[in-house]
Amino acid sequence: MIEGYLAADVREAERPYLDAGVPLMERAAFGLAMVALRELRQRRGTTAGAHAVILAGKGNNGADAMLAGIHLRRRGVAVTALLVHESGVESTVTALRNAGARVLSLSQALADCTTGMPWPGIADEVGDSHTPLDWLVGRIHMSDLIVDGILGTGTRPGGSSGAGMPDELAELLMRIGGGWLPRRSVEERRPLVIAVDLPSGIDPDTGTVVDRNTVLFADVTVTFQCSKAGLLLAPAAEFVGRIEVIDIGIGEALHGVAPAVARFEPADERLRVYVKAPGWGDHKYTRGVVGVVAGSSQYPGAGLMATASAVRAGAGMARYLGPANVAELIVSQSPEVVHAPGRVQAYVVGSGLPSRDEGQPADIGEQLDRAAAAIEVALGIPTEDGLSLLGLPEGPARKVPVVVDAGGFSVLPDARVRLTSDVVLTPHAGELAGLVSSFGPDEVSREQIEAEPAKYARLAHDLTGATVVLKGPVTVIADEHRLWSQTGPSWLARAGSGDILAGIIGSLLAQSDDRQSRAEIAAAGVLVHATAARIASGQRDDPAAVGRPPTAQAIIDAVPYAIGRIIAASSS
Ligand SMILES: NC(=O)C1=CN([C@@H]2O[C@H](COP(=O)(O)OP(=O)(O)OC[C@H]3O[C@@H](n4cnc5c(N)ncnc54)[C@H](O)[C@@H]3O)[C@@H](O)[C@H]2O)[C@@H](O)CC1
Ligand SMILES: [K+]
Repeated sequence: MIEGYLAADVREAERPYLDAGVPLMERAAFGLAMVALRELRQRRGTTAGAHAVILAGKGNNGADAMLAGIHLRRRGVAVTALLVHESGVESTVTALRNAGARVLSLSQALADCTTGMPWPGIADEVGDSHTPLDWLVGRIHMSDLIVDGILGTGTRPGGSSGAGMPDELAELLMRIGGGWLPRRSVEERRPLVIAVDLPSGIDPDTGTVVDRNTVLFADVTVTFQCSKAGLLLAPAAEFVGRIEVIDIGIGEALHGVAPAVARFEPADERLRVYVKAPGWGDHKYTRGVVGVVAGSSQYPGAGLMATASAVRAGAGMARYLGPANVAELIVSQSPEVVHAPGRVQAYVVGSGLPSRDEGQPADIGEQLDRAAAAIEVALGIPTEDGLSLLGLPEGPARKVPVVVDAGGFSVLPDARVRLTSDVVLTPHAGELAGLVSSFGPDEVSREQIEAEPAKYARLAHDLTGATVVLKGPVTVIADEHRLWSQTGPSWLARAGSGDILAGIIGSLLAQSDDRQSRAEIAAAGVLVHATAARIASGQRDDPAAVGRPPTAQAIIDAVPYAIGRIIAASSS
């Protein structure tokens, strides 16, 4: 599990060590340099003759980068450091110069164009440059490594590399990174980009990015002691690349400090609780029954997809609750599905259903009534009609969790009824905009949510009381404790994807027990979903591989393999 901490908490943890004179920065810089050397070796076969350009800010992030530059120099790497704020920690600048690096301000670097001052390790010919900036960008692009040490945890809230930075620097960054160095570029000459602590220009806590054109895509982000929360959140996560955590020896001070965000990795031991093989003596009911209220005669597909993935994610049994003609289709694809009402341990409702509206076909209205009934059961306030629609006996019904998707949002109780964590909402940004606007005092747009997904997922939880799974390139899950964030391959951006996710989460909920965190189970579900998509798209062993477009069916068929992989990885 990767846990992301707030910048202030990390600073607080560092303080006593710094007061005691523990050389944290030297440790950080040494770790950073070791990663850089290893990456260079992997890419070029050797570090000899390599040239690194260090973009150094005026704070400790820049100092980390420059101290790492000294280690690089000692191992034969040519180093040019650009002081992008025109100044930097003086003692470090001197030490780096003494180690044989060129350290110059941005204006000096631009002036090199006219004076023809050579850069060590870089051929002088940088193509058809028209302006000093073209020339400088050309040289930087000819290096082997760019170390992004402009801003770290000292980034001012709401600030970015664009905001508050000299125009010249913003322009330089845009030209180095903007569209030039997309992470998945196959161009071999492209320099490796290593971000120090975090890609400069992202908010360390919230992952917001004010001007994305000025943020460099990192191949690796080398972060100190622990991941910073913003690295795990959208939109910043796109720029982060692989995360490498360097232990600088302050772990003890972080004990007891709650991380703000967590992310499951397939090998996490904790996943064993949620993604598991049946035990000796288990039977279909002990493994969990999931009830699916999705799809209609008009839109049968979502019913098929949600049910098929619920079955494949390990529940002992799935009941389909809906029109007979849809059930027939479902049974022809997944013969083990039972088309009969009865007790379940979790519901999945709303996928493939439109919002409640007057004049809808009768079977859609009935499906929405069933969805509403399942939500009432989850809240412990079932009505007689509702129980009969779900085929449950009259009398107090046992509360069971419910995954609410798509049309299900239109049948949530009104804002006077407080939802609970047993209600797991799975909106995308557009749907969350509707939810937050209807539950809260202010209208919120889809764009606002996409710019600050973590903030709005948490707000949606605060307003409703539900567990909120905000789907996106990074899916954020919010409950009263913390945020979870999981990423998946972009191939998941396709029709059917949400129906599959709802089925998987419902299936894991049916297999869980009452005391287990709904948010954590949802996070595990998002990981299963992403893993299935990786398998189906051919990215199985190399997440950086482009892969191929998987059909929804291929993702569904990969779900059992994803479950198997996670069980194997988390128990080894
Ligand atoms: N505190 C410590 O002991 C350690 C800190 N470390 C490093 O120190 C970093 C934090 O260093 P600092 O606190 O010096 O801060 P930064 O180096 O992140 O920020 C540097 C300066 O940039 C300015 N600034 C902030 N936002 C700006 C914006 N939007 N535009 C222009 N300027 C802006 C700030 O005023 C600050 O002076 C960490 O990210 C990490 O790299 C590591 O060396 C580990 C130990
Ligand atoms: K940085």
